[in-house]
Amino acid sequence: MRIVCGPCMQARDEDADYSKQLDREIKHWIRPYDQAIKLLLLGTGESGKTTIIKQMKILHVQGFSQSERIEKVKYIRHNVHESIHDILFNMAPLGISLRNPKNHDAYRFILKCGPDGPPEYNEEYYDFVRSLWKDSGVRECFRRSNEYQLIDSAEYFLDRLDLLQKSDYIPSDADILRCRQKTTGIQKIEFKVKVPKSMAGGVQDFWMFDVGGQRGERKKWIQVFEGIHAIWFVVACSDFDQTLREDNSQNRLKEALVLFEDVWQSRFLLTAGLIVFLNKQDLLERKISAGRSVGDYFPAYRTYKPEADEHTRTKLFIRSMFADLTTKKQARQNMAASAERFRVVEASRPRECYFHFTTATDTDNVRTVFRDVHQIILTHILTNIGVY
Ligand SMILES: Nc1nc2c(ncn2[C@@H]2O[C@H](COP(=O)(O)OP(=O)(O)OP(=O)(O)O)[C@@H](O)[C@H]2O)c(=O)[nH]1
Ligand SMILES: [Mg+2]
Repeated sequence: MRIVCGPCMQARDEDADYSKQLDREIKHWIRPYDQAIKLLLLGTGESGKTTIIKQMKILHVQGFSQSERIEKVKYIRHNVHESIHDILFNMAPLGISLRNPKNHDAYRFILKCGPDGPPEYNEEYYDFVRSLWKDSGVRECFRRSNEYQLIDSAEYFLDRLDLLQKSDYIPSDADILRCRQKTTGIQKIEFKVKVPKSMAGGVQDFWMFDVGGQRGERKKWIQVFEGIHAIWFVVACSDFDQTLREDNSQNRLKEALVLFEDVWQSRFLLTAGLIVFLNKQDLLERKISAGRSVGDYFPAYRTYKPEADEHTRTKLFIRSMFADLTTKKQARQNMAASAERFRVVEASRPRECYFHFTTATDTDNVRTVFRDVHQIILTHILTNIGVY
């Protein structure tokens, strides 16, 4: 009996020892990453990168202080002005006129202020804006805003003039998430997140970098590529019928596809995990319900097969366009010898790209997505260092 069982017991003891050793190794491997997992948000202008940073502040830091909220008031009021100004400015070029003749003074006043805003955001100013926003000519021009440049939060703020006008107005989280300020340069946020017990437990540091997405900003990106563990590539799916703010001859979604392919193939980012946030699902759904079709801009949609409602079909179609780029034969195979070491990694492990449908202004949605993504990033890091 002892003779038979001896080797088995020994094997079990060895298994247990090996398992303990593996646990220790995993913890050892994870520890350096506990100190800082570096994430980089990339994507075209207005795709929602900074909005995700704001959500991390709400979810994982202490949210916004009273003084930070007060600081935002001037930007929100400026968002009101740029919204109404840009709508009115585009009425004549689109051949749309005011329906209520009493609004002519207000119209002239707002345009005279120029894009920077009025000398003072006083009662008269808000009365003008309120009256114009009720004008059905102004609404018609607003509905055609894909034909010119208008911030996504125009309707949100113009619907809340009574609140924003108050002298003691303090922006809510929702207002701050909607506030639009273009990013220039590189910003960083640090936060800690609990690691699931199944993945070694403890607390982990994240450094998240935000960059500006407009063309002029992208040359700065390379400065933060070093040591990045995962890229979050943000796409505004509702952009399919809009052109770039910085180049009105280029479709925004086509620009996102070109940029994504550059990022996917960048030899500087080959070891970084890639997670695509197919963002602005709320706005996409609204556009589809209003009768817009991605097929008018991407004819391949007309023969796209899945049987589903239009919003589902559209979001799956957009995802398929990005996914197809990840399976395309890699241009980097022709790259110089300096890329040689990356190819070895690639050949031994096929590279994965993960997709999530998101609405970055919705905190619950971002909380859920972050949970999944955290798991993916940890697995990716462990895979890359050969633990899994
Ligand atoms: N409705 C809606 N609005 C969104 C969503 N994501 C972002 N926005 C809004 O879109 C606008 C642009 O978002 P930002 O986060 O500033 O975009 P960005 O990618 O940082 O833009 P750059 O700094 O120019 O690169 C803001 O007004 C956001 O509130 C979304 O999912 N739904
Ligand atoms: Mg930004």
